[in-house]
Amino acid sequence: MASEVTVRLVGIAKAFGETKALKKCDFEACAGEVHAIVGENGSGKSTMAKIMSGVLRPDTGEATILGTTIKTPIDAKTVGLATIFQEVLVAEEASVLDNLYVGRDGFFEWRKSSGKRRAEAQALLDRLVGQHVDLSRNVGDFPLSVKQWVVIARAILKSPKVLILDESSAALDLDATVRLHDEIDRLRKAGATVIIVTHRIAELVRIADRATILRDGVTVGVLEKADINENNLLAMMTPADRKLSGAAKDGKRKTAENRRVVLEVTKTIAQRGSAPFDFAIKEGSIVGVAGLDGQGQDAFVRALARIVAPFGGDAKALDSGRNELVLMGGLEDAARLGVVYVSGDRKREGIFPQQSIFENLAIGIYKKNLGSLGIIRRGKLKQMFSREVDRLRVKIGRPDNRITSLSGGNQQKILIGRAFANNPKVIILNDPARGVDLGTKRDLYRELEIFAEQGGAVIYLSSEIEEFLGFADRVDVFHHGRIYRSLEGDQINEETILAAMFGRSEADVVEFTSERKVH
Ligand SMILES: Nc1ncnc2c1ncn2[C@@H]1O[C@H](COP(=O)(O)OP(=O)(O)OP(=O)(O)O)[C@@H](O)[C@H]1O
Repeated sequence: MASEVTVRLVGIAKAFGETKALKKCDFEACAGEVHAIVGENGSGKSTMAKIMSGVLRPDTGEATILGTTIKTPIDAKTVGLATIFQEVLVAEEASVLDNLYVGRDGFFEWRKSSGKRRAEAQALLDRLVGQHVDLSRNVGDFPLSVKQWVVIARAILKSPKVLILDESSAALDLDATVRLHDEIDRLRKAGATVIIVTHRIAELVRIADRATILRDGVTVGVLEKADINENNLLAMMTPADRKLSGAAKDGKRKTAENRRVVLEVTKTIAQRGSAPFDFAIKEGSIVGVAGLDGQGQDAFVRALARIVAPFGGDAKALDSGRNELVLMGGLEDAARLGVVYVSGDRKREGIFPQQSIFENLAIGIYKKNLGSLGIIRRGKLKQMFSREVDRLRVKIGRPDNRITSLSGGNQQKILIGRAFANNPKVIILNDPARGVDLGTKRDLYRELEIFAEQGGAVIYLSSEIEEFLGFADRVDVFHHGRIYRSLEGDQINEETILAAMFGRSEADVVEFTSERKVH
């Protein structure tokens, strides 16, 4: 590539105690390019981003940005690097405007008049959020999605020469992702280097000019734009001795005749003020749940799992012993009837941060493994633990380490393992593949297909349309708080799902559909 190299990592190694997060990492990115860093969960991507940002010092090797060696966060800031980390860090009690300019007390910052800074911030934030945001209101008054945009806007307002986005789109819905991509494009055209860490294949294909692949802390290669596709990425990311699941999502799953309904709700109201609707799922089915942000689908699946109280309607689940549907009141009923929930928002409603990896996986099945004197059969739990860790290829150190010592994606795998370990009948997953690597996503679809083949039922909410294709038997699309369309068979394609998400009929084509298509 002819442009100037702006970011260079040479021979980087970094260990945390016994864990060698990076062993031999080399990396180069240029001005005016979007460069992706790709690798399995725990392969060292965030560690790399932290070294570039000066947050971590490498044990060996050197990181230079625009010719300057980076040793501290101040070095990185001075050369014009901004990083958006996964955590949403905002001061809830301060105004949006103050949050956008927090930490910007350098002399040059204040040369701009406050009027100009406000106007700049207003234009950017309105563009990102997709609607007008009152900058004088406290950040705490806004939903999480706006807080996330504040964090992103804060970095962009610095007009960075190098911008690092570490999984910043993981929680964004489709509409929001398109707006973020437009902004990334603007920066690239202005000559900035944009480095993205992502597991979203559609995102990589759409916006990355090049991709560097990490495997187990070692740089294994760089792909040019034309070669960035799922197969190439998987082949490079995955160690040769590890077998990937066969063609997952082949859509050929057979389902038994005379299947029983395992979960149903009638006259349910997903969002205050919206119309009631019914929902049912049978044994052996995989039902996808889709919708743009805030259309009620998230509240719906959480209410279905009894994580929150529903606004209306009764839920019934199959009691296998009695072979009839019985009322499912609260969480305890759900657990007894084998209805389990996996959240993609692991920090808010998933992990127990003070507990070990082992306890986080085994929680919930302790009771089932009590011996005659109430003593936990630890041997049995250990067996289950090893089985789930192997099955989902979780990269762990010692099982009694705290769960927070794991990389983000590996924490998510522990939550998925916990759901399977409970021997459920119905698994409700709320965007479970957030931050999970490509290979594991495939394995997860395969495991869920096997679960359905054996008679289980799967309800799978995703913010990525690609996840449903060749996988779900039905996709219920939410719009304005209710199921707007239930799509089956050939209707499960990108265009039709997208049209329904925008509240349009099948015949309508959504404007940016062709642009978003995976090439
Ligand atoms: N502060 C830390 N203490 C101990 N181990 C750590 C720490 N930070 C990272 N690690 C370990 O280093 C390895 C690399 O982690 P890193 O977060 O860089 O991976 P990643 O590729 O970003 O993963 P993911 O895709 O899941 O976010 C992992 O095994 C992780 O458990």
